[in-house]
Amino acid sequence: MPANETKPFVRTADTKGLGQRYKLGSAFANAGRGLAEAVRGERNLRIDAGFAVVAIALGFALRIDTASWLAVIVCIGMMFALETLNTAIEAVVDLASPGYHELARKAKDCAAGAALAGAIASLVVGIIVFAPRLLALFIS
Ligand SMILES: Nc1ncnc2c1ncn2[C@@H]1O[C@H](COP(=O)(O)OP(=O)(O)OP(=O)(O)O)[C@@H](O)[C@H]1O
Repeated sequence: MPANETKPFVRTADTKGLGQRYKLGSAFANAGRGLAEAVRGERNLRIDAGFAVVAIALGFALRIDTASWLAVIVCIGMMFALETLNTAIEAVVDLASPGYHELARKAKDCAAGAALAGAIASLVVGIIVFAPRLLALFIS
């Protein structure tokens, strides 16, 4: 369906305040659709997914401890959350400012910066968790 075609809202700002029930299942379905759309549309998210698969496989192969698993899982969740938020901000900016605007540039650059900060932290965690174990494997 083209983006500009009218589609009934699941919930509008008007109906929100009326105390109408919004099924938990619908909320999860909408959130899942958003995540799936972000993965489909964002190259960075697909790269993150690739790193996540490698990290999980390495975690099992190298039998990392519980604390390391927690760090890896938090990093994976953080990257998916940040990239999905980045996608959301890009969509809202494109809607609000299809033409060039300094504030639009700032919003998109900051959203991308947040994802970059998360990626750098995840890389450092990955090095701390996996590098010593991989080195020990190759040296022994
Ligand atoms: N409306 C706009 N006004 C000003 N600058 C913009 C605008 N849209 C995009 N830009 C600039 O172009 C850059 C890339 O924007 P684009 O929408 O293509 O994001 P993207 O390449 O999909 O980003 P990412 O790789 O983070 O997903 C932004 O970071 C911003 O600097």
